[in-house]
Amino acid sequence: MIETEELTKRYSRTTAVNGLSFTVRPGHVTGFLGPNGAGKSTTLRIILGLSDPTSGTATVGGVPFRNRRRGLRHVGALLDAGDVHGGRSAAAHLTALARSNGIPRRRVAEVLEEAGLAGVTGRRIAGFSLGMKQRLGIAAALLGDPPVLLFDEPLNGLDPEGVTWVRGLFQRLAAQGRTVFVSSHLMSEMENTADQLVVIGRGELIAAESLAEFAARGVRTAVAVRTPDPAALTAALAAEGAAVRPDGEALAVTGLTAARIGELALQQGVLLNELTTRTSSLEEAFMQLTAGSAEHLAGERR
Ligand SMILES: Nc1ncnc2c1ncn2[C@@H]1O[C@H](COP(=O)(O)OP(=O)(O)OP(=O)(O)O)[C@@H](O)[C@H]1O
Repeated sequence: MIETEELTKRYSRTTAVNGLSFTVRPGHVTGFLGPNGAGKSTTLRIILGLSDPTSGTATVGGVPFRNRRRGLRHVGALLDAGDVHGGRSAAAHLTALARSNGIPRRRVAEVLEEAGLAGVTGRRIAGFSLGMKQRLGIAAALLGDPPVLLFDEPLNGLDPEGVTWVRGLFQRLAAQGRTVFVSSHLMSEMENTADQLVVIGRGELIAAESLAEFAARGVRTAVAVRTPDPAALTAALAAEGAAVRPDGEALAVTGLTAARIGELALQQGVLLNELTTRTSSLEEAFMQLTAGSAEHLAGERR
């Protein structure tokens, strides 16, 4: 279990994280989602004890992680796949990590196999693609067989086969009762990866709930209608209390079912070329809830 309580991190001119409280539970893959600059990496670094909060607390299993000896046995993390010594081989890199964390050496071969790197154990990391480095970073996170795992943008650079592998791995780790916390700035990446979400924007909590609950926030059913006589149809629909707005060449109608719109059109003698019910997606819920919180839209220093 990971818990943050009123976590705040200020840099000289920027508040990266602002009063953030959330809980990440074992047995789930929890997506940590927010637009660029939302404060995800900063939060992960504080959870891992790599950075101190300005105020508030972050604990793993009830204890600040910094206080743990032999850290990799408690928490496995992938923060920056490029942050490895390029001159070493994959096996040498993991062996050094195992030694400094009191982890049996046999784990090196096991995690290299699990990460699909068994064929390249002796190759220098400098020659690895970004996807291979991501796999190596994931192997390192698994090395200590930890109950808690954190991954910062782990799908970056992976090909479709790699993405499928990572998703399966995360689900297996969660099914074993581990806490799996995965950051991304893309809802589309989380949709088939996580079952719980912590969503932040501008360093503040926007939502902490299941994917299904989050999706339900964005469900707005609109009906797309195409007609050669939009003015007459708009008047008839508005008279019944519907909200009508132009949407390209169509009208987007909310507040009436497609069936009722069809009836009204018939009564008015208005021809319809299209009548389609559209339900908004998870991606739309994310865009709506984080609108304005993307860093490039902020326009001002926090
Ligand atoms: N060491 C630092 N000094 C000053 N400002 C920082 C520092 N680290 C992060 N920031 C700022 O804090 C804010 C949050 O950054 P952070 O990297 O945590 O966001 P993020 O959600 O991980 O973004 P991304 O998806 O782009 O990686 C940003 O405005 C960033 O510029």
